[in-house]
Amino acid sequence: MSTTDAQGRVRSWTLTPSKPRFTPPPGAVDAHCHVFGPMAQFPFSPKAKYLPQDAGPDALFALRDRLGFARNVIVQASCHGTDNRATLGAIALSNGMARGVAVVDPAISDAELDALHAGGIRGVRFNFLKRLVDDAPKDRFLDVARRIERLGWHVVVYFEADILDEMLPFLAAIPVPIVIDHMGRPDVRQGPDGADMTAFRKLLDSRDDIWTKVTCADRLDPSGPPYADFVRAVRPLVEDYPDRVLWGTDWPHPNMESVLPDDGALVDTIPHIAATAELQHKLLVGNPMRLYWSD
Ligand SMILES: O=C(O)/C=C(\CC(=O)C(=O)O)C(=O)O
Repeated sequence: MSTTDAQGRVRSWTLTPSKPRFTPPPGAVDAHCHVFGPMAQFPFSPKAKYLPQDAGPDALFALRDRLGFARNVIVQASCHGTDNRATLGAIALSNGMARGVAVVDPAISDAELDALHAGGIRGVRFNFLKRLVDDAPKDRFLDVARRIERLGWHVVVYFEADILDEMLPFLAAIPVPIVIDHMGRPDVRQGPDGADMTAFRKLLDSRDDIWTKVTCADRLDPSGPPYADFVRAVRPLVEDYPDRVLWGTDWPHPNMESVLPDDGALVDTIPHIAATAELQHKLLVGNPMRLYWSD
């Protein structure tokens, strides 16, 4: 269960997950995680839909070491709006072992984009979850996508399965590589050949530069560890698209209210969705390094 402090700030994570049985390969990247604050230094957005307790870089890097990972990709969380200073601050403290994905105001200047690049940002995130953001202007997002092409960046898109159809023209118009968060949140209980996974595979087949994060067993599979439905639905995806998948913890698990995810148990799903050393290396090292540390 999440807990709430006297200021109404929520905590939905643990600093002491179980030690995973699975040992990630050397150089493994946690390619989806966030930092919150510290609020005194990096205040949350006035438009934030949740107010978390501090989960700063020290805690993130301690988790990384505890789980046996080497690097992080820090994704700007909606509670920080378009102020990327918390993400940039964490990257700056990582000794080159973190890179990031920003959320930007579409009116951002080219000089500001250059500054984000210098700070370790390699992509922008477009969030379409109504419970997290007030608006998601597709035309302005497309303009941003065109403007980041020169930097060699990609876009990360977050939406849920019920709007996949209406997302298709927008996704087709994006001129840079696309990473879909959490596979567009399919209902994994439908299995690997269910309607959600079938529609998602169709999207992956429409372009060879659409990647996805095979993440968030904790959000997608209410049955809990060992996340049998998630494993059954996701393993064939990893096998069929081995060069376009990424994995991450999603720590500090924003908005997980009823269950406090155990990051050790999440890491232990990896050998079940990527059963060979070769698939594990692509998922955890080769693919994220290609996308985030190609320079
Ligand atoms: O961490 C995630 O990927 C998922 C989130 C939070 C989020 O995306 C955000 O705050 O920007 C969610 O479903 O609440």
